[in-house]
Amino acid sequence: MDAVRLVEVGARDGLQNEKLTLSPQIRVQLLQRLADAGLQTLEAGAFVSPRWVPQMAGSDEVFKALPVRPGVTWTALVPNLTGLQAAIAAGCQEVAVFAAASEAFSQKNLNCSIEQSLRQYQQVMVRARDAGIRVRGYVSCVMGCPFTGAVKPEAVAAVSAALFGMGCYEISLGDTIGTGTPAATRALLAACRQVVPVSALAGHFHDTYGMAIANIHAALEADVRVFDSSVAGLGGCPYSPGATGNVASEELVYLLDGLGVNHGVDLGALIDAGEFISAELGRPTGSRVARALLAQRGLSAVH
Ligand SMILES: CC(C)(COP(=O)([O-])OP(=O)([O-])OC[C@H]1O[C@@H](n2cnc3c(N)ncnc32)[C@H](O)[C@@H]1OP(=O)([O-])[O-])[C@@H](O)C(=O)NCCC(=O)NCCSC(=O)C[C@@](C)(O)CC(=O)[O-]
Repeated sequence: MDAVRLVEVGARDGLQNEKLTLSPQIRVQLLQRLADAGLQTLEAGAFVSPRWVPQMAGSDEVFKALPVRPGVTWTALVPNLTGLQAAIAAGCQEVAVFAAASEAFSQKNLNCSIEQSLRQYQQVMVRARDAGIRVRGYVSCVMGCPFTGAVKPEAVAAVSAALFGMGCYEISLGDTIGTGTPAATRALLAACRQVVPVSALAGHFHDTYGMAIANIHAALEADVRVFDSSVAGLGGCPYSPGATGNVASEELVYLLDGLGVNHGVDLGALIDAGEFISAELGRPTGSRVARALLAQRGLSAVH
């Protein structure tokens, strides 16, 4: 099977939903540890309103402190031109825009309709192209909306096609509330690959119902080769009540190792980065793989 690229979203999607707001310095330390573990695409922050998501305040400081590392891309979320200008000023090289396949979620998350968000993103694309910045696109609520329930694959395909058509190089399909199953994942991908090449689709699965790894496996079988994940299973979404974190990066790496798929990440170093950030947050890791392997490390230290 072809290699898989991991997009590490713990420092953004993860930390944006933690009760404790961590300083830019701690966020930089986390990102450096994750890059040391071999991750090459890392979401480092979000240029969104600090009134809406206070945990991401200081993203400019994070970007300014991050060193240029060959092969590593630090990326940021931007909701509009204001966010893009701030990202450019902070030296950001790649950004992601985020739309939704549910009207209700778009209103709660962006304070505008899907169509209005897409119009704003057209402007973002033009400005980003002029500045030589690559843009990734997210679609939220691809398998369900926290406010209105089921979402049809066709609705997701329409928003994906719009973002891809305006120049996003990749479309990340977000199962924001984690209700997806492997069958729903297959149906979703069948609809989306009709309008976006599968090589430009990524999976972004929250693990609220414990289905994330099963959904990733279904997506791998459908030829998707890019997956988003959060170290220690950090995260959720501030506008998605009850949603838990993304699939833990440790679980994703363990799955890929088991399948013999190349990914370039050192599981031991990843677990250490997860331990670092869990200690900073004052809570245990959300990764079952990390818990199991840490317990084994403890045992081998005793023997
Ligand atoms: C889009 C807005 C700003 C609209 O929010 P709004 O209140 O409608 O904004 P506005 O245009 O009316 O402006 C109000 C104030 O916000 C300022 N403002 C305007 N834009 C910005 C900006 N970019 N950064 C900082 N400040 C900004 C603007 O300058 C103004 O300041 P004032 O004049 O009052 O002092 C707001 O709704 C927002 O920030 N939303 C972001 C919400 C968010 O970050 N959600 C989480 C990320 S999405 C996610 O997690 C899902 C994903 C991607 O992971 C995939 C999945 O799992 O589904």
